[in-house]
Amino acid sequence: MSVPLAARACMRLSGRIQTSAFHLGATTAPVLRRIASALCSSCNIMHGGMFSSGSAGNGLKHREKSTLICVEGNIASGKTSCLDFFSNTADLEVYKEPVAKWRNVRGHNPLGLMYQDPNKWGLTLQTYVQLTMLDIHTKPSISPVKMMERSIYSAKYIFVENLYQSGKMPEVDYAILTEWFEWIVKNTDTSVDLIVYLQTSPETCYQRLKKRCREEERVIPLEYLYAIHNLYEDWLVKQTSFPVPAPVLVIDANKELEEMNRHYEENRGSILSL
Ligand SMILES: Nc1ncnc2c1ncn2[C@@H]1O[C@H](COP(=O)(O)OP(=O)(O)O)[C@@H](O)[C@H]1O
Ligand SMILES: Nc1ccn([C@H]2C[C@H](O)[C@@H](COP(=O)(O)O)O2)c(=O)n1
Repeated sequence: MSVPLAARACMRLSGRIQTSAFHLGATTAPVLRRIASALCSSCNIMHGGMFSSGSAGNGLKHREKSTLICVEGNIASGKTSCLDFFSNTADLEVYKEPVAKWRNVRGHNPLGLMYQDPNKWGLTLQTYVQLTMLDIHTKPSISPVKMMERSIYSAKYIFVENLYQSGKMPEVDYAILTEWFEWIVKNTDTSVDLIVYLQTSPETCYQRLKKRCREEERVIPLEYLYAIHNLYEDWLVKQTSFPVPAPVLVIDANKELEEMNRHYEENRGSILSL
């Protein structure tokens, strides 16, 4: 019998919580409890709880909000390639990072400006990144599963944090972005169900960055990729810096593209929360 993807997502998700195949930290426990309490043990379909719900016509309330998977990782770690791999999957919507918008907003290039002068333009870029990320998080979904590249969380906990910690963002700019971020997270639905972290060495990213040759990124030194890498590791692996909004699946992404694609195919179920 064919089981709808959303229902299968519920079943596998519930199994995964029990088997705990993730790097889980104390901060994820409340999220897991909320997911677990939203699962109906008899029909394995998501009901109410943390999710918005509606009637499925059979008297049961089914989850309306899709499962959200965020693919995280350093610059040029292979996130877009990962999304490309899954882009033809039925019942899955894929949202790449809107880098084109960051490079051209009404004729301006905030990404380029930020790399030229981060002290001056860091706030400008990150305000816009936050808006575009919020837009993707809150986009109504027509599929049961939605996959997006990065998230509003990594924008704040990795990139804004890096600018601030490296002394390239004035305290007042950091305070304003923090106020915005906290308001958004409190007043809108930016919930995430699974984080897929593509773990790479900074050296691997540096090679891929050079190969990709994005004009604005020519100025990026290896040290910058180390800083981003360390922030990611503290957040998602050690789980010592900021709250982790969802369970984390860590994938070694240092391997060549063919091998990565093979890995994605073989682990399709766990990556897509099926
Ligand atoms: N596993 C891999 N092995 C070798 N090259 C890769 C791999 N994954 C991606 N690339 C290449 O590295 C560059 C950056 O990859 P991309 O998917 O755009 O990374 P991201 O979206 O994380 O910035 C691209 O040129 C891409 O073709
Ligand atoms: N909050 C963010 C998010 C991304 N960037 C930069 C980093 C890269 O130069 C570019 C796109 O990232 P990629 O998808 O290639 O990892 O945008 C940023 O500065 N702030």
